[in-house]
Amino acid sequence: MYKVLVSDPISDMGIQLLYDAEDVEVDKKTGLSEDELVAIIGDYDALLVRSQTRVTERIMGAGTKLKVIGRAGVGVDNIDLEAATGRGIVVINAPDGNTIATCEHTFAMMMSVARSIPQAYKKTVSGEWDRKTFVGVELRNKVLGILGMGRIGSEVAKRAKVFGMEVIGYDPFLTEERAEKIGVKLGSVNDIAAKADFITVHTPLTSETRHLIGKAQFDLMRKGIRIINCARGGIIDELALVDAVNQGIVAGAAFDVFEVEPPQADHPFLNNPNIIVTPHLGASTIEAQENVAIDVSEEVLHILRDQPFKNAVNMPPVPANVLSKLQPYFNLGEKIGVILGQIAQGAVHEIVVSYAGDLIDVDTSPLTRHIVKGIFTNRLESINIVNAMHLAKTRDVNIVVQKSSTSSSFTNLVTVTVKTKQEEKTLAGTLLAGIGERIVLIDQYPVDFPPAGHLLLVSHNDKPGIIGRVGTLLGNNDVNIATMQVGRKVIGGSAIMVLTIDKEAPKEVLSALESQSEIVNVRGLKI
Ligand SMILES: NC(=O)c1ccc[n+]([C@@H]2O[C@H](COP(=O)([O-])OP(=O)(O)OC[C@H]3O[C@@H](n4cnc5c(N)ncnc54)[C@H](O)[C@@H]3O)[C@@H](O)[C@H]2O)c1
Ligand SMILES: O=C(O)[C@H](O)COP(=O)(O)O
Repeated sequence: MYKVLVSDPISDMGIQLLYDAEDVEVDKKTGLSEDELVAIIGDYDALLVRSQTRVTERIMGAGTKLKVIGRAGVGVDNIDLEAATGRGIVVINAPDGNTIATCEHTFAMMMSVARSIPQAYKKTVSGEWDRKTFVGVELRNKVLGILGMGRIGSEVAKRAKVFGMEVIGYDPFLTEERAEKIGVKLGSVNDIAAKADFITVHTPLTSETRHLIGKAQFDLMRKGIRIINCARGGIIDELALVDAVNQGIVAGAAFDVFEVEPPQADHPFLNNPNIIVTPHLGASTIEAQENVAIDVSEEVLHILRDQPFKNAVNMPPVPANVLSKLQPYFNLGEKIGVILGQIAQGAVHEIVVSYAGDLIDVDTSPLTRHIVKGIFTNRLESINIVNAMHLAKTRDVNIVVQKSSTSSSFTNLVTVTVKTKQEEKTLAGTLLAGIGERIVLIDQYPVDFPPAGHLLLVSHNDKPGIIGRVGTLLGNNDVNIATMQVGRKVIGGSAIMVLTIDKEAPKEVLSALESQSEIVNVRGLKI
């Protein structure tokens, strides 16, 4: 039974999938402190959060069973991603479900700040009928600058066009073609600062976007500009904004997010008549909350059940077409790795992976992750496909990936060489239609066996009688041989024998085999 802890208010309707799953038990405990979470997290396989719970390294350290952290929303700045990756915990988010809600909230804020709706409401309900103070501005024919033209920024741009606004966008990853397609001109941050009547930000908060708009930009702005932030506190320098409002450069600002949430009672936004605020409500619609909770529940189930998933934040995304092509090879790659990890003696310093045939046209990095995971499976505790590359890197293992278009006798071939100080070991495997996984090369020896169960690899000199001696010795020790393969390059030269056996051969049996004349070494493997 998998245990899932929901530590923020997440839509019950959205996580119904988890409540309904027979192999999942859900606990909802919101508003816990870090200490309280540390005390209980050890029981859970998955943690579901929104933006309130700060998922720290300490919490993850105590979460010894934790396999996945699901963020029902976009921003993952409340989760220590590096710590999660290091511990092999998958972090997933729900990037699409709240796009429209946040875009619509941005528009609500833009219109509210254009027409002073919250201020007018406040006066009206207090009994004042003031029709002079609140003369607003129209959006039509105004210039809207959008910083961050991703999902939300693009939706805001579309709506702004319908309102008759001219849109200038800034996003280092936005191509001119795409900008043209959505009818947006491209400009730099400073261009936008100088030309815009309204600016809205829709980037994540990163070291590059922190204070993307600060004093230098406010100094460039035209008097009467209006500023909206429904992305993350800190993208706009809060103190510089207050100064710009007080100097009359900024006529109004609308903020849904703060550098520190919730803001202190004396925060300068809270008593400024030209700054309107909401308490991080961008994603707070019934629809968005259901969407993100459904998305995240589906992904959590996939991860807990070892099924493919798509929205991992701490792993590169794998497009569906690439996943469908590579997935059949994941097991093969991992088994090649597991065998190599057991036969290569010493500390690994380089792994060379070569892909040939069908595999050269796709991004094979997800498969490489499975191979690296396999190699270190019996060497490093809690390695998985999330932290495999990270752990290899922290151990100074150089990973080289090659692709070869030269035709071999196989339609696909994965060849892996593991290099240690002592030796180099190579294994190649393929997927044969209708047959399945086969190992077809060990070092320079052609072989053909399925990578499964207990194996014995016997390196020996190709001399008459050896196969019989090995068979007799194993038989005398009650080790039954299921299949046997011999690979050699030349008659009488060095050779390899691969035996699949029904149970693990005891150590004494391996030593007895190794002491036989013409046998160089014997390795027992479990796959
Ligand atoms: N207020 C809320 O409740 C709420 C709800 C949803 C999302 N958000 C915030 O909104 C942000 C945007 O969400 P999204 O779904 O559109 O994300 P997204 O990833 O689709 O878009 C972010 C865009 O920012 C761009 N970007 C990154 N660095 C940049 C930089 N230095 N300068 C300019 N652009 C840069 C990226 O290229 C990307 O196109 C999220 O990061 C999240 O923090 C807030
Ligand atoms: O990044 C997000 O998805 C938004 O900031 C929403 O956060 P919330 O789930 O805490 O409302």
